[in-house]
Amino acid sequence: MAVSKFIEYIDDALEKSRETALSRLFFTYEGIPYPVTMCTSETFQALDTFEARSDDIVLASYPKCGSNWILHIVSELIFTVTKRRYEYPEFPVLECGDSEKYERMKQFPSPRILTTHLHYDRLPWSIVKNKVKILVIFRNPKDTAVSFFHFHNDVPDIPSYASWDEFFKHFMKGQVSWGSYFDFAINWSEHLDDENVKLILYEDLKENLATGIKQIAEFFKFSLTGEQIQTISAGSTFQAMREKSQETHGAVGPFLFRKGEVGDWKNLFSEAQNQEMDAKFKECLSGTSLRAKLKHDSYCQN
Ligand SMILES: Nc1ncnc2c1ncn2[C@@H]1O[C@H](COP(=O)(O)OS(=O)(=O)O)[C@@H](OP(=O)(O)O)[C@H]1O
Repeated sequence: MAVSKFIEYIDDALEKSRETALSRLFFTYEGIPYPVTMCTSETFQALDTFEARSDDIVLASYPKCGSNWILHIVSELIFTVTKRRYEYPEFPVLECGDSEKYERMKQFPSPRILTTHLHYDRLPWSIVKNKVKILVIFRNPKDTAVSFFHFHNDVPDIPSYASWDEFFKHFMKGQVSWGSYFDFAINWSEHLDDENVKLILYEDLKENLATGIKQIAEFFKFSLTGEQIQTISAGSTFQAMREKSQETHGAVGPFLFRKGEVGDWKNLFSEAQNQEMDAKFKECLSGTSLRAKLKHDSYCQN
């Protein structure tokens, strides 16, 4: 897979992270904190003019909810159908990189895969206007927070938090890259029943990968045999992706593909933190259809 640009971009961001203290890691754009190592306000301004195509593929998620997982699955689906490897001529996260990238992207062949951690309301208007298909992956907030913490504290070049307790406080206040999980969830919850939007749960994908891949294929109208789905499924397990992670993602690979489990939060959350997050979940999501869709009672309870 021609991912050298992809790895180059990640290595470059890590290089910048090495020289950046945690206190200087974020800048705020329209009220949301983003990492200075990956985003700039010039790029956000340029993003407003991004011209989406109706056959683009958008993969949306809050950080650490499985974005690289669905990116891999969708890339494999495209490869199986077209027999052409999806190249990564740019880092796939739409809002990351230099402000010229949208000009360069005009030359890329369809279908272009655009991943994003943005709120629905902050997507470029052309995505909404062209009814571009959007696959959104959600993961329970407790495992998401734990994954986020480990990423900061395990990757040598990324600024660490003093402790899990310290990170938890920041996560709950939304003072982390791409802001609050809960604001992201509230914002997307209104659009999950839109015709061009499909929700998939990390936990469901974990429980039955082949079924999830089949649903994704159907949503994007990729026609595959059962055998082809099984082949993609075998290459998309956590173990399979972790084994190849250095090849696909460079030095950060083994840290990114860390554990890949449901319920790891139980190893870090105190009872007080557990209750605090349950209360926040209830406060933010009880009025939304996402509350039931996230299967909170199955994945977030002891
Ligand atoms: N195939 C597969 N199966 C199960 N879990 C997987 C898989 N691929 C990625 N992951 C897990 O997803 C977590 C990383 O999420 P993201 O890819 O969204 O991270 S990022 O925001 O793009 O940095 C991270 O979660 P944790 O292991 O809990 O830290 C990855 O391990």
